[in-house]
Amino acid sequence: MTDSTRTFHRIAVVGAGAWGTALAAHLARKSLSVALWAYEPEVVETIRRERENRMFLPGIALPPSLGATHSLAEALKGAEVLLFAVPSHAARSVLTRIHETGHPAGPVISATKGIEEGSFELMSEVVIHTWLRGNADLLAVLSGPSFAGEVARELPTAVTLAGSDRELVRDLQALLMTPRFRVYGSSDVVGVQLGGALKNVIALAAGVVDGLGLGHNTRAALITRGLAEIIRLGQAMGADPRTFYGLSGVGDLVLTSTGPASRNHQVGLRLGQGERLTDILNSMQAVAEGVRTARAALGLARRHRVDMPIVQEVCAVLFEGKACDRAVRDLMERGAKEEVVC
Ligand SMILES: NC(=O)c1ccc[n+]([C@@H]2O[C@H](COP(=O)([O-])OP(=O)(O)OC[C@H]3O[C@@H](n4cnc5c(N)ncnc54)[C@H](O)[C@@H]3O)[C@@H](O)[C@H]2O)c1
Ligand SMILES: O=P(O)(O)OC[C@H](O)CO
Repeated sequence: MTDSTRTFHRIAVVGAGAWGTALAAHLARKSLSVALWAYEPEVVETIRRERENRMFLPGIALPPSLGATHSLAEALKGAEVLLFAVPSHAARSVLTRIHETGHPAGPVISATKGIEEGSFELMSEVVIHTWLRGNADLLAVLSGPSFAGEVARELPTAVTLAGSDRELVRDLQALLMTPRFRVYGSSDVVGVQLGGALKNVIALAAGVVDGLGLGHNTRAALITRGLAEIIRLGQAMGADPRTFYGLSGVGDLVLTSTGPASRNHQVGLRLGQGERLTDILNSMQAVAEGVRTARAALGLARRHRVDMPIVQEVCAVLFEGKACDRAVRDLMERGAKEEVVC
């Protein structure tokens, strides 16, 4: 490891939802030159005209050094780092378009928390197989308890950044860190991503429990047994089990399962209160990654022969119309067993 830290000056942030916008604002406040790519032209317009992303991060004044564009080539021009914050369902198509710009592959921070439907690939795999053409050392993944609105309001937040190249992780930590945004390094790329993706599924279940009015005992049990499921799958996929006790594991699981600001928790809450999934999703502009990730998680559980009863019940509620109270009862009436976490 060398002592000299590489510094970056120009960053492209791809994805102008709440999280991409909050991170772009965060970097721009550090006096970096930031170009934010938005999928919707109207988002670009309002950022340019009103210095606000009314659609996805209302109420946050965006710094003048934050530029917005609908052109990927323009966002990437001169960029030394790409920060990727597009929801998982659109990640592959946007990364393919990035590849087509001809911009040379360089350091990437993936801030997306999800697993690709169908392929069951983690976001790191999607990035590495598309834009990076196999060069895994250029990638770092960012995860941990971090509601976009709180980061945008500069409330103290701590997250984890994982990558296979320790020097790159160190350089990117320096890029991201401020006295209000603390970034811990890790080499567990799989564990950090699995924690960030799977907590969304458990947060959905926690919302259901709250929507049913089942109380704190139930929710604590769900979070704890949810963590056991996450660790089991993580171990089967080669993650370090200790990662799940950190910020990207239990930290984000607790935040999302108990924080009313969580979109995943909100979806679960409304399901538990009797609304239909399609009506809930049609009423939301924001993405609740846990819905798609639930299916992918179940696919991975089957592939790796791991028992994930909570994930299974979440899928039954989401996709088979199973009644929420019936799902809770079926979880509670499983046979007696030893409490094994990992
Ligand atoms: N919001 C948060 O607090 C937060 C925090 C940490 C991580 N994340 C993760 O960041 C990722 C992005 O979430 P978000 O909260 O910024 O989004 P969001 O829910 O606020 O907004 C939806 C985003 O999806 C984009 N989009 C929709 N369809 C698209 C398409 N076909 N192609 C490209 N883009 C499309 C929209 O432009 C918009 O940027 C997710 O994986 C999420 O889990 C979010
Ligand atoms: O609002 P959610 O449920 O997508 O969660 C946002 C972040 O992932 C919390 O760390």
